[in-house]
Amino acid sequence: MTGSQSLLDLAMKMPKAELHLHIEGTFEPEQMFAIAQRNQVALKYDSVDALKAAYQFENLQDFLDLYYQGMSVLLKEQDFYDLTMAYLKRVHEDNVVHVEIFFDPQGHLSRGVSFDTQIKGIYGALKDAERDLGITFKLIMSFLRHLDEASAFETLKLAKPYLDWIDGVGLDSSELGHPPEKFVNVFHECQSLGLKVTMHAGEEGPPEYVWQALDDIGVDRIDHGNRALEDTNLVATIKRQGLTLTVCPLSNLKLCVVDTLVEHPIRSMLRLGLNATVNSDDPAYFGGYMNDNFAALVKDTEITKEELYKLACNAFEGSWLDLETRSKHLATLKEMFA
Ligand SMILES: Nc1ncnc2[nH]cnc12
Ligand SMILES: [Zn+2]
Repeated sequence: MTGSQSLLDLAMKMPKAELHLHIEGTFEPEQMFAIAQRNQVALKYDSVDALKAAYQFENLQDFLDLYYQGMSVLLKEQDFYDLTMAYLKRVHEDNVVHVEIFFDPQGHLSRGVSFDTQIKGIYGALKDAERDLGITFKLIMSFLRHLDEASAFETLKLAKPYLDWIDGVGLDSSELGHPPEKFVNVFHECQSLGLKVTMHAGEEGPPEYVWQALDDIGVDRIDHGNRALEDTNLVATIKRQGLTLTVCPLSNLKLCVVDTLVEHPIRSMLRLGLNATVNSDDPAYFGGYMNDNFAALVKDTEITKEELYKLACNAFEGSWLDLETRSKHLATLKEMFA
């Protein structure tokens, strides 16, 4: 076995936590067509192959246009259950033992699908997979940043009966032109309700947006954060605060945030002392789940065993898991990498 083969083997087998995953981004074309047919909804594409051929993106917005179209076939609780369960079964194969997943309520409310329908389906699958597959979870409700703050507040109101099921809130969708400061009030309200906060920042947006996430909102975690590296003071602040970055290598490649994985900043982040993690973001659209992301890093970069270990540990340390469960997974990782 060569060095990179054994590293790959270790990467595939190690226990993993996924902290940046949009459940609507796990909608595989085959399942999308099946649910569309079940619900008698027409898709814009006439075959799975035609849909897959459309997955060529030049930027985030190109992707989002297809992402919102794709999710439009989700109508019933069973649809949300099936979507979530398919993802959980899939990542169980990748030795993912803990997930913290986003859902986009406004992307469904706008189509007349109630908050109850969405969350009952998603949460039901998470609970069943916890029992049957042993995958622990946290659920994150994400606000769409291209909409206004009033819409986020309305969504929060709908979520209030389900706060026991929701661990945190996020901010996603089109980043440029929609800075975190637009949502200061709603996030402060969420924090007062005891919810954790994470936020997409610095995926396409400038370092200023990451500063706002830190200073104006006081986030617990940052999703992506790539462009934070443009500002050395910002890097020092993220490091001092010990914030976790949920980085998404294949997503960045597919959305042209980077041209190749060799120039992906994840290893620089580690060298700078930042708590970077590996995540799949929207795996059905970006060509890979957790193990595909790790495999790509092993194959295309000179990632070391120490870096791999650090990435795996960072995910558990940056998770919102209880200390005992976290320590259990960290001990397993320590043993595997000894
Ligand atoms: N990578 C991403 N960035 C922003 N919003 C998203 N929604 C789903 N995936 C996203
Ligand atoms: Zn994302």
